[in-house]
Amino acid sequence: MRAAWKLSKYLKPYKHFAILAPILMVLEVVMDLIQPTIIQKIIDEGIAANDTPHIIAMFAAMMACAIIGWLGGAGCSYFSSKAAVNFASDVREDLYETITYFSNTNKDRFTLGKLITNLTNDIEMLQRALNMLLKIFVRGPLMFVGAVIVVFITARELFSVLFFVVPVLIICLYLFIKLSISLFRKVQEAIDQINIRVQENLAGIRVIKAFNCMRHQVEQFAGINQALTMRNMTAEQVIAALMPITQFVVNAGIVLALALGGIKVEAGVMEVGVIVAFINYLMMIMNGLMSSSNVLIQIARAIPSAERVVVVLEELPEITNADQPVKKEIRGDVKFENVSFSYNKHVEPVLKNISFEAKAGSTVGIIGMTGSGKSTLMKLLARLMDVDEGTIYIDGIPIRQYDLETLRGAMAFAPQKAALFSTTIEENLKYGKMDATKEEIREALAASDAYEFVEKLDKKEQHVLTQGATNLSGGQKQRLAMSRALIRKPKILVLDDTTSAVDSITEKMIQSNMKKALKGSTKFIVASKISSIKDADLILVLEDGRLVAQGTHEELLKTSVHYQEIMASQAEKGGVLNE
Ligand SMILES: Nc1ncnc2c1ncn2[C@@H]1O[C@H](COP(=O)(O)OP(=O)(O)OP(=O)(O)O)[C@@H](O)[C@H]1O
Repeated sequence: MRAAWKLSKYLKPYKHFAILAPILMVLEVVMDLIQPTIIQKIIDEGIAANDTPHIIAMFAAMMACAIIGWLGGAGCSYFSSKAAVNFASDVREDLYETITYFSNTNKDRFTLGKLITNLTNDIEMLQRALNMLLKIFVRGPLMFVGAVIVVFITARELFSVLFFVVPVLIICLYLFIKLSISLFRKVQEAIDQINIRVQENLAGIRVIKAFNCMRHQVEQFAGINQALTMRNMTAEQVIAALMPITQFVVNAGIVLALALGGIKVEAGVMEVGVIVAFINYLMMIMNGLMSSSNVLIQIARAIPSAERVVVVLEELPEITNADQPVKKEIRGDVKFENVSFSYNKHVEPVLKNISFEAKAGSTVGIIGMTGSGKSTLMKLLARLMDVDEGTIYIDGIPIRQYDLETLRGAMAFAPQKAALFSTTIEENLKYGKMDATKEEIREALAASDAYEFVEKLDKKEQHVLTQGATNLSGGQKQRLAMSRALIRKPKILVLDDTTSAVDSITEKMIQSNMKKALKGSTKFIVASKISSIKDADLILVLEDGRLVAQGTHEELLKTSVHYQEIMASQAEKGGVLNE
């Protein structure tokens, strides 16, 4: 319920639609309630008395009621849909924005499959529930109460039949609602499983194929799918069983009314038309109760969705701006002072007490065993996460004091895994600089040695990449990711192992282009090969989260055992240094 309350603010801009819809529904219900009484009058006062003008007048009144009712119903549908669709669209937009601003730590708390379910299924469920709530929540109870009152006023002789029909119907529907809610909860859980599995399998389809696990995956999916099918079937069967049961109760009520009414008509205390009107109202009572129960089920189904959406919306961003953020232009001096960081506060930190200084315009190479903390170090510099201890300074100011847009605007990051989008190459590069000209795009492509292969693609820079850029090789993807970073001409550039799939001659060429293009920028190059960083002004050697040595290539060769060991192991593997 708290979740529903939280989401209610999204309905505020559309409150006039949300108020108009039920009001129009009241109009429709009132018109529906009047009609059986008019039929009764046609029978008892028109047909029985052979009064044709009265029949025509009553028939015209009935037509008018039907038209007004129809207008009310159509208006209600129009406004309720408008409110529900706009409400859902706003929630979806906010949810997407929240997810987009997630820090790495925020993101790690949710699975991708779940977030996709939140943005699609859950929002859809909320939209449907709201639409139904605005349309039918008024209709059901109003029709039920209205019909009971009208029966009491106009067909009191048969009112006692309701003492049997109404309680039995209410008990049936109560049991039905209880059962449905638990069944639909299970259906939703099964849908979650399907979404998570589909998302994971499709993302890893190449690995699945490479390991020849297709059959296994298909079988696993079949199992989950079967579970969803069974749960859906059970839920559908319960719904299907309801109709005949309620219909039977109503039919029993009709038989009772006919028997009781027959006796009273014969005794001359009641007219035939009252029985006909009563049967109509009995149907309305049943419909009113059934539609109320349907709305309750829909709301119950939407509550878990609302809770899940609110959990994401309420996820506090880990990385926020300072109260008075610094918006000063960045020069590029970087200093780490006793920096420690851990992803999980219960285990040993992945970075321990790191201190170093890099002057603006210098090149810093970072090397170390896999898992030694190189990427983490760079993510801290871009404030993708915040340090636990120590301080990172840029131009002498702690990075936490910078305006996030200023900080990240001065940086460009080419991550280890080139994340390219399924759009044109040009658009992909524009993520680096939104207003990049064609000339700048070509320059950036040339600087990372991507121009040549892009020129060979059909449509060149307008070539559309597939999802995950599967239509490119690993090296091509890395080169495009580097172009995207270079085009920004950042004050601080981070290349996180971006040349692992590029041959060493091309790598050298890219580095020399980069030096020319980004003379004044501070460049961080994370690498697994010493040859990639040996010309750097400063090399950081990481081991198990500690900075075990720092200096130039020549200095480290003389002073650092760790560096000598890396050097020796790479020389053994094929003279990497001399490439
Ligand atoms: N999102 C994360 N959540 C928890 N632990 C993480 C996360 N990312 C990295 N780690 C852990 O932090 C440590 C350092 O990882 P990091 O990616 O920084 O190392 P790396 O030196 O860049 O490795 P590689 O050369 O393989 O890319 C590793 O032990 C890794 O398991």
